[in-house]
Amino acid sequence: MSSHAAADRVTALKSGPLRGEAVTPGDKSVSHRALIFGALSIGETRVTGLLEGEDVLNTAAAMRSFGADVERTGSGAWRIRGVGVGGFSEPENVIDCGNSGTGVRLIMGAMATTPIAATFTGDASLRGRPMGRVTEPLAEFGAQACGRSGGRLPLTLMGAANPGPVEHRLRVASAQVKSAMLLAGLNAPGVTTIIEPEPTRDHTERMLRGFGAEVSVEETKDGRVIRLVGQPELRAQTVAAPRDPSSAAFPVCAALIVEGSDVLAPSICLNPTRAGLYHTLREMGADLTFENLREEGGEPVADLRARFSALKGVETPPDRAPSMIDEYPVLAVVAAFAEGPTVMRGVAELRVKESDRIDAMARALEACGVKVQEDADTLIVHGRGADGVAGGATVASRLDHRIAMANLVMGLAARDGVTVDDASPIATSFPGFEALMTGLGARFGREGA
Ligand SMILES: O=C(O)C1=C[C@@H](OP(=O)(O)O)[C@@H](O)[C@H](O)C1
Ligand SMILES: C=C(OP(=O)(O)O)C(=O)O
Repeated sequence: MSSHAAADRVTALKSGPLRGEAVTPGDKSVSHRALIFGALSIGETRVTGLLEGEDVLNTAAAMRSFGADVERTGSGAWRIRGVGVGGFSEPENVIDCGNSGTGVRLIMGAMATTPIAATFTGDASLRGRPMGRVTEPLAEFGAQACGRSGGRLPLTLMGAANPGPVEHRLRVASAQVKSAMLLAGLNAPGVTTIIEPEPTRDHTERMLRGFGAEVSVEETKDGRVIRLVGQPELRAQTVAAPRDPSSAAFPVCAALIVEGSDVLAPSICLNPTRAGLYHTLREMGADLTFENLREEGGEPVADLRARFSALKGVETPPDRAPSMIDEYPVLAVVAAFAEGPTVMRGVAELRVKESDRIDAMARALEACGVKVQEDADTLIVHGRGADGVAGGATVASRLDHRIAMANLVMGLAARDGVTVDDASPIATSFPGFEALMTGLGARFGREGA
């Protein structure tokens, strides 16, 4: 789906206490991977808790185009009959990944070592995002890409006929690039080695092992060295997707800044490569507890309990950025309700997400009466305290679900609410966001409604 429905202008109104259970959707990263690994396996993979957002649905459609049999059997329940490593067939038409960087980059990796061609596109946001970060490393396997200037979509990738194994050191801290390379390495004979100087989310490594591949991870002074033995037979699995910590961030952060709130978000994935936001919130003084810590489906999981809190500004170090990369927009909102400045360092990657998230949040916060400073890879928000954010502005969501949700969360606690010009991008990662928040006590308004 390359374009969203008509703009959906929504106002979040200052709300009374948020209370109750926030049962948030399945993890987006795990959901994309479950579909792709299922498609590359022999046998029938069953997935429960799949995130049925537009991003993941586009990946499901793409897997069908490459020859897998993908079927929805119930709410969040899916069945995939895979074609095996190297078994992708050539799609008959363009693959449209919509808004999803994860979808397009992982799928390019998954086909890069099979001798077929595929053309990829996406919505206006995805067509603006850099793809050279994936196609250049994939060229080391022999895959050839031809796209628009700057390596942008639409782009055609010709998979390599005789791929060799590759040793590659990541140039950018990106789980998408790492995963694309590992997926490509699956169909290359021999051992592919990927070195990541900074750890990024490790769902691909965990799931590769779960599907039967031989993967080793060694921590060295140069970073994590990941070795994958090529051409395994991946075997179909049952995958239970845990709940997404990046989605849970919105009700949790809303509870921290809306006076009197007490919200429980059950069964949230707390994989250490994803949990940076929650540690940062605790440093800010948040009344946030991790209850019933346990393991589910190979991932650490906990129930998160968040209560309204007096917060103070903190500094987030660059090496924490990969573990909370999608959470900075909502952290910037929380920071506005804290006392003193919050300094977010090492966040340049935010400039190449669905929008330039530093610019999007800086402009939105300023419009709501909050002072911010930014440079290429830093965002500083000068907090105004629990009751200090004026709001009252209309802000742009820029085809970016996280910008839309972060600003709606701000509106629930700001004196005069906040209007988002278009909330429709939220459907990419968090269908049901507004209903869930309303169930907790949040108030939203629509013109004419
Ligand atoms: O691998 C993944 O599932 C993801 C990796 C991150 O992107 P980068 O790899 O570009 O940092 C993240 O922003 C995205 O939402 C999901
Ligand atoms: C950056 C994100 O996703 P993607 O890169 O998959 O579009 C996100 O969900 O915040």
